[in-house]
Amino acid sequence: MIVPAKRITIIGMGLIGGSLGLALRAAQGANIRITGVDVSEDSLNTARLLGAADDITTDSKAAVKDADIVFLCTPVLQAAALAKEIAPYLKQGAIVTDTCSTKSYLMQQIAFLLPAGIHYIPGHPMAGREKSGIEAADAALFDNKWYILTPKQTADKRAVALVRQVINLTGARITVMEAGQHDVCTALISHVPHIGAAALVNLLAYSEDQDSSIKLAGGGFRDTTRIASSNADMWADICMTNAAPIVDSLDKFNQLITQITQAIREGDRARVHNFFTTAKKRRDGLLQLELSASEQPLSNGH
Ligand SMILES: NC(=O)C1=CN([C@@H]2O[C@H](COP(=O)(O)OP(=O)(O)OC[C@H]3O[C@@H](n4cnc5c(N)ncnc54)[C@H](O)[C@@H]3O)[C@@H](O)[C@H]2O)C=CC1
Ligand SMILES: O=C(O)C(=O)Cc1ccc(O)cc1
Repeated sequence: MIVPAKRITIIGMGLIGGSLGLALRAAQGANIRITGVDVSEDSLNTARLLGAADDITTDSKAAVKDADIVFLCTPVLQAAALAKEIAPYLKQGAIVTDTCSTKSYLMQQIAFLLPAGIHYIPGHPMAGREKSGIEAADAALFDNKWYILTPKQTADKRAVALVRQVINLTGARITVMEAGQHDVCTALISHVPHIGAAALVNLLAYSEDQDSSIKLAGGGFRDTTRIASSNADMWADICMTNAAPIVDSLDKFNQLITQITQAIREGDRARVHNFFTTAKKRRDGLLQLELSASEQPLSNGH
């Protein structure tokens, strides 16, 4: 399908921005013109070499002047600052969207920045990896993954439809959610697991025999800590912009850790056994759900 958005500007040509550029290019060929923006000239040169952007520049203001759609693909706090910077340079009818991992904060920040006639349609691909930068970009990153949109109820319907059309080109599955619900869900299934993985790795610092511990670390340690290799800049911003849902989930996580600590300390095998049985049942059930999820819509019907 040929989309009516001809000029797309991607600000932040890293893992997500680069993957988006590659996916759109693969789907649309020469029908669209992609302008890539980044603070890193090396990243921009690589982006053009890979085919993720036609034009490249470090000047975000100039890059958005003719854009039909602008994707903000930087860490959250940078995206908020960029929205402010580019606002006066956007053309009438332009759409601003983003790929950031937290939504309520950005919506509050951006709501009053954009002039009338310019539409903000927030987005978040539930696709990624622990590597960052354009070198890790992949045209198939979004394939069959959820891509969440959190537009306000009052958002322009044609703008939402156009963003959907463009996202569809990446092979992602689109779902629409309220921003607060998005932030609570992602705190539980993404943000707290990333904090947990980082904590497990940092736990090694307490080891009296670090070298042997690291040497012995097997598949289990690798599996549970892969995402601890993620970008610190990005994760610091996520924690700063989704604090209440993250703290709420962390409090509950701490309760669970306290409970299992007590049970082990007291030698209560039945309680310890129950802790693992409950988790195994849930996890095995999740795998079953995942198998059928590719056929099922989310509970909100999207
Ligand atoms: N890494 C992941 O797995 C996922 C990340 N996200 C979100 O997408 C966004 C981008 O993440 P990644 O692509 O992983 O990060 P990344 O670190 O790979 O890329 C970010 C790019 O933005 C550039 N940048 C930073 N500040 C800038 C500025 N002021 N102006 C222009 N360029 C600037 C950086 O130089 C870098 O090339 C983040 O908000 C993140 O929360 C969403 C889904 C998955
Ligand atoms: O590497 C992984 O498995 C991830 O979970 C990547 C990821 C990171 C941040 C997001 O907002 C969404 C996905």
